[in-house]
Amino acid sequence: MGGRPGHQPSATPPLPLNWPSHVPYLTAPAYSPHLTPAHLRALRTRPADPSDPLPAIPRDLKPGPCASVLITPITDPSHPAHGQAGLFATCDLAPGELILPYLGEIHIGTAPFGSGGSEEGYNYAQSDYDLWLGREADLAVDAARMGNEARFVNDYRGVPGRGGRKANAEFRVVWDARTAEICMAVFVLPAGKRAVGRARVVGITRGEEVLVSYGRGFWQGRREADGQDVDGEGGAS
Ligand SMILES: C[S@@+](CC[C@H](N)C(=O)[O-])C[C@H]1O[C@@H](n2cnc3c(N)ncnc32)[C@H](O)[C@@H]1O
Repeated sequence: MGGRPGHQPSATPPLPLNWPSHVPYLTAPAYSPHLTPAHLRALRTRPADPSDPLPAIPRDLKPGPCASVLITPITDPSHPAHGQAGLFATCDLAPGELILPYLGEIHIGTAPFGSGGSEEGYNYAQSDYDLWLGREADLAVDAARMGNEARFVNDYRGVPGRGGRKANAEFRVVWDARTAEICMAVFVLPAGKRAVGRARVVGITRGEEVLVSYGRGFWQGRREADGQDVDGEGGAS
């Protein structure tokens, strides 16, 4: 066999550190077999609104593990996702910077998801990793069963040591120039108008957890599923 010792030719891409072995790692989107030609057309049509253009993932963004983030087990018992994992910055990230695409299985957004109910024994509506790509197009992306590092982004609520700060990142729908499809991605939040000093150039500091807001609806749905009182505020924004 040729090649350098210890370097076996391999068809599988490298995995990010701490990637869970039971979840397939994606370097490109996966597609539900139930997507119709109309769904695929919508997915592959770049919305043309010059007043509100979609941000783009550049053609030269390399697929595979993202060097700016690290999947990290949460060992702090006071963290609300203790025992799970989160995504942490490995370098300072600039306000408004694209961190990475959110990859998963692109599927029909509303039940019965094109599959005639639960015949496959899987219900996207119960996934904690499911995001809308477009309500009008009825498209969503679910990273529960497969995905990339972005599936480990936690919500800021209750995370200790934030000093009153909320999310430092956000999900945004983008145009992926590599696939010529709409896609979800994680961005550093832009600097606020009143940002001064370092906050104008660094949105997320090296070692800090990347935290978004899942939105009030996510936590309300969670409390309903748990049979809790949904009239209470419960910290959702
Ligand atoms: C998209 S996953 C985030 C990654 C997850 N921590 C993991 O290790 O797979 C969403 C789940 O993370 C947990 N989570 C994220 N942010 C949280 C928060 N602020 N408080 C409590 N649980 C949180 C919840 O269990 C939620 O259902």
